[in-house]
Amino acid sequence: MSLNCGIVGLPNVGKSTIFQALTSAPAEAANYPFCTIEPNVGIVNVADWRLEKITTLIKPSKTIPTIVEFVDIAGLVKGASKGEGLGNQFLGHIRQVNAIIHVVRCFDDGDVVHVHGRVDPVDDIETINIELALADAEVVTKKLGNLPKLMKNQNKEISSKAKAQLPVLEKLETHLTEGLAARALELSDDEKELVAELNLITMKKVLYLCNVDEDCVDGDNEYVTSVRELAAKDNAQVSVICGKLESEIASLETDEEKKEFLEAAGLEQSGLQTLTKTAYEMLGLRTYFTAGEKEVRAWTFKAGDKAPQAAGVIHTDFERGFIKAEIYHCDDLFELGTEQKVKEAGKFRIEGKEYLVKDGDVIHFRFNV
Ligand SMILES: Nc1ncnc2c1ncn2[C@@H]1O[C@H](COP(=O)(O)OP(=O)(O)OP(=O)(O)O)[C@@H](O)[C@H]1O
Ligand SMILES: [Mg+2]
Repeated sequence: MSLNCGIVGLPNVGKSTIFQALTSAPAEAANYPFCTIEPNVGIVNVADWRLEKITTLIKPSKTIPTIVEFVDIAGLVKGASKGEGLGNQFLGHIRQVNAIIHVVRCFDDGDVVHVHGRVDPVDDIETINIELALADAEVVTKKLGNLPKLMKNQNKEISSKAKAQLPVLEKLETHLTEGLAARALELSDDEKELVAELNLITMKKVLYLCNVDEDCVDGDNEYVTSVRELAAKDNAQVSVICGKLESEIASLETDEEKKEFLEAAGLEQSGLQTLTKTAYEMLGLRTYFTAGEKEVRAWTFKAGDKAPQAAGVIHTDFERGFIKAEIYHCDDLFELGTEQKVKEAGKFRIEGKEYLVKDGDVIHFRFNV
């Protein structure tokens, strides 16, 4: 499934540093603004203790985790929505991602250039958010300009949709022009559906990722506190990470070395695992498993998917020729120890086309093509 999270923010705040540590993909990170121009794409395995536990119980020849995609995007500056600093191009890259990780500089370091010459996370976030909102306002205004023609269209479906869109777009235009995010405007699900085609940047889910000093990873500094206050009003989530530390850990060769390093830094696990998990959840992704002697594997599906759609993740034939699914939950396996015992306990169920797949289901699909 190709849903992804874009890493955005002002220039030189640590986006590529974090991306690189996450994905081990090459991305140039350096102490100067606009180091990144073309987006870097990287795939990250999603760590899942359930997959490990199923593996220890079933002992397959191989285990395959599920993945999530990250895109490291160039820094935005004030005026980006007017084309400043290649703004249009970079905003286009952000419009294409499914959710946003907004990296915010929350570390003091006189050697690392800040484009505004001072560390001020709230001001930084607002600078970016205004540009994103103005870019969306432009899209909405353009659509509003096309509406009168669409409303007169011979095709009833087209004209009635345009009529329904009008009041929603007008509300959005006023809101966005004030520099406010679309996700902060109260809209019904139907209204959201009506404007989904516009793919508004500020409608996407956002995580403010505070990039802090090495000594602040286990407690908020005052910068982080100010970001949390803003996020509460802004319908966004907050996480904390130290990009510098994570890139040092990522550069170590063995797991043993990484563990020692983490312990020395007083951390339980790398912030990257948590970040990947958060990204996965922001994208509305869930996991089911297939388990056999040859292979135990985690698969990604979307919250709300029914059995045939979830089957389609493995292969389109599985969806097309779906007959039924044999399902139990991984918790049953953890409780009873073997699939045989799960069967004996009557926890193996046969489900049909209408079954809503649950996170943690272990599934064997029956299909016919
Ligand atoms: N937590 C941190 N503490 C101190 N320095 C950091 C931290 N995180 C990143 N840096 C440093 O900040 C500088 C900029 O990092 P990076 O190139 O990742 O930024 P960027 O946001 O990708 O920039 P650009 O927009 O130019 O692509 C690098 O020198 C990096 O080592
Ligand atoms: Mg960069």
